[in-house]
Amino acid sequence: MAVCTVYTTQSLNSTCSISTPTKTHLGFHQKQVVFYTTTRKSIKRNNSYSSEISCSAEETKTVVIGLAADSGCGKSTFMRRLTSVFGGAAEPPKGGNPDSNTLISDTTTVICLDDYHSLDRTGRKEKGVTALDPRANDFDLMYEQVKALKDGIPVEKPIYNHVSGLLDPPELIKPPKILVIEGLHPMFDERVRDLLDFSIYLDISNEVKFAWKIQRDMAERGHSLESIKASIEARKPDFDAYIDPQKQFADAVIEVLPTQLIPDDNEGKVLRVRLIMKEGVKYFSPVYLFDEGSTISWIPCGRKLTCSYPGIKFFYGPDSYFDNEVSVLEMDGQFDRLDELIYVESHLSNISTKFYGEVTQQMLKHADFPGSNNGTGLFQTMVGLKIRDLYEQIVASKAGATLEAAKA
Ligand SMILES: Nc1ncnc2c1ncn2[C@@H]1O[C@H](COP(=O)(O)OP(=O)(O)OP(=O)(O)O)[C@@H](O)[C@H]1O
Ligand SMILES: O=C(CO)[C@H](O)[C@H](O)COP(=O)(O)O
Repeated sequence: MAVCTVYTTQSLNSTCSISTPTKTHLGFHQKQVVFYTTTRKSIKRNNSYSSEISCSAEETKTVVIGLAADSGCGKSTFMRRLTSVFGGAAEPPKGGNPDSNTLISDTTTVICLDDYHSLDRTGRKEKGVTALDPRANDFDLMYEQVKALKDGIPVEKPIYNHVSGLLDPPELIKPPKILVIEGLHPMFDERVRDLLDFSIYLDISNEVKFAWKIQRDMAERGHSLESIKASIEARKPDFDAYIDPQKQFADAVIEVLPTQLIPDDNEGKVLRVRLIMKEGVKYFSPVYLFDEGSTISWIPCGRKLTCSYPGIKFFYGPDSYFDNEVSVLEMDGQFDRLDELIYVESHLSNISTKFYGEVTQQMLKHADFPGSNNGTGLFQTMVGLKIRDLYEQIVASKAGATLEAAKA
């Protein structure tokens, strides 16, 4: 007997239909039954019903993830790693504005919060405010639109055009399974913050931010060293006032610091990366090394992990962060051979992989992304897997709750 599980009692939609006969099913009116199954099967349960069904998806609200960081701190790279965990390529809306900042894949839609700039480039210049200043952003609209998407309602979202510096006509955004809002202020406005199912802050230390900016803006965009320094300095007061404080609200923080393995290092190539994970967050159980809750220092270099100077050092332990209880996983140094990462992966627990070696596989798949040889890539990948797990748990719990409600 094939068993069909009923998860919701929402209206029958286009993705799900039931063929003859037209009797009631499990005590519900046929038109109010939606099945969570992808197969077309004959079902028989409680001797009450037998039918052919064809269903493709459960109805569930959009899960909303917030990713905060300053410009040039690796948000796009993180997004590429995250969407890859869900499979399929993320692309701008088809046939839309070529300068759209939105990326859509089967499961995720990533919107850039720069689209809620209320002042364009000229407007900011005239008023003497930076894009980081809340006065240059429309938080009412951000809240209304994120809420609408979370409630399953499409929105016409504005577009901030980074090429022209103008606000372009809006684009249609349909509610996805997972909505990622990335940018400067996903956790600034309390109303928007409360809509987030999970939040991440990329905390790049000034030294490292400077090194990355130089690498990108000098090498790839032809800016001078002086102009890069000036732009970082000009943004700093607003960054400190409006962006940085958001990290206290994040469920996970990826902190990127200069290495401690090389005394007085000022090259910024070898990094010490800390994954700070809040305890007690619903659907999120922090990753741990060897033994949950213990304090552990681990140098994995040797027979199973090739390490050239200055080596690799891991640390794991409990801590507190803005008065919150957290677990911290830290990696200082860089991998010589990415395929050997499996050795490290096998000593980590709670990593929410679907098969042995999935972290290593993801890292190898994107070996050309910035940070793939160090803790930035490793921890971004692990957070991506945790988000997939969180999403799956939310979907399962909503489905279960609806079933319970239907039974009552
Ligand atoms: N983990 C990393 N290791 C080394 N360099 C990195 C890393 N992540 C990002 N970078 C550098 O920073 C630059 C910006 O990265 P990315 O485009 O992902 O950031 P962003 O926050 O999306 O930037 P923006 O908001 O300006 O578009 C990259 O081109 C690269 O030079
Ligand atoms: O901090 C930023 C977020 O990416 C940008 O500086 C802000 O969006 C303004 O963009 P532009 O410099 O293209 O006018």
